[in-house]
Amino acid sequence: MPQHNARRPDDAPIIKVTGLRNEFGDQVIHDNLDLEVRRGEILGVVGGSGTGKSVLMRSIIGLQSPTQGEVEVFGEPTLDRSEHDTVEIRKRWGVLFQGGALFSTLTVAENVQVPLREFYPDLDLALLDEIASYKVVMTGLPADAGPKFPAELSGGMKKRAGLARALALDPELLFLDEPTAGLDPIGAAAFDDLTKALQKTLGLTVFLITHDLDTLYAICDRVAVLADKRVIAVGTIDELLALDHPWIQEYFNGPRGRAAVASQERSAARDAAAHPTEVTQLQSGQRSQGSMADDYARGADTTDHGRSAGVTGSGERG
Ligand SMILES: Nc1ncnc2c1ncn2[C@@H]1O[C@H](COP(=O)(O)OP(=O)(O)OP(=O)(O)O)[C@@H](O)[C@H]1O
Repeated sequence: MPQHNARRPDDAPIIKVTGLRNEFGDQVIHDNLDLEVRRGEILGVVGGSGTGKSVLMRSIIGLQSPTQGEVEVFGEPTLDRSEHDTVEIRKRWGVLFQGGALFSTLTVAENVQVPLREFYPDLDLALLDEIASYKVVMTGLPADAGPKFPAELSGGMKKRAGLARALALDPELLFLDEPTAGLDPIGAAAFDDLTKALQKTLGLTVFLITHDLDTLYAICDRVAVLADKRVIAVGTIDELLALDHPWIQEYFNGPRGRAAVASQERSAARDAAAHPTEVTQLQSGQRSQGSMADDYARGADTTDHGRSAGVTGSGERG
């Protein structure tokens, strides 16, 4: 597995986007967009439909060539460089695309092995199998999910399989594009728990595109808001709420935003009542990595977390 570069100071941004411009024909998507992502945080990225959240992610990971601007990841520029030049950078991130993007003709285990085979072609089959099994269980899938094909999985299991593939190379940085879209509230809450557990136990930084207010409240350290072709604000939800931008106010203070807050408050109260010892340990930082890892290895599908199930009206979110 890769040895990660320890030369950079911890407070240097893990992603730095400066002056980004993207356009398709005469449609300008981003203009002079700046964004910094801090090491170890879960940064939620929100914005109206079509504001360019996915295009931003694709620009950062090199799948979209911007017309102007600079992108640095791990302190290294990523634009206008060959695939060969960026291979060491690309090994250090994992991506879960919208919808999972699993190869339908490969099993779950084979999907997880794709990045391993790409970047480490000399790994022997036994080791590939072992790593894939570990990642499958790590994301809360049953151990027998490995030989299954994507068509045999539920929507939530597909997301977990996509996440297992994104984690195949032990990345430092994880990109998640609408990971809870289409999941029922319980499955979505479980996926949030898993993401948070991965951040805590593996020290991951997460760039998380979402429309899901519950996710923002439950697990994001900061939120970046895309509007007017750029990032108009980045901060905690409380910091964003102090701004009087109409989209921000409508988004966080509208009925769905208020329901998400109420849901989080119910969830926190229930957790405190049900697990007073665990809550005390978490608050004082005493919970061991092992027990947290065990939690997500068991899968968190039984956790409700009081999500605002009724808010969407359909029971599905996203
Ligand atoms: N390859 C492309 N060619 C032309 N237009 C594109 C391309 N990719 C994206 N766009 C356009 O760029 C705009 C932003 O798309 P993007 O997918 O980033 O939006 P988004 O904010 O992620 O939206 P949503 O929340 O609906 O997923 C859209 O108008 C889209 O049609």
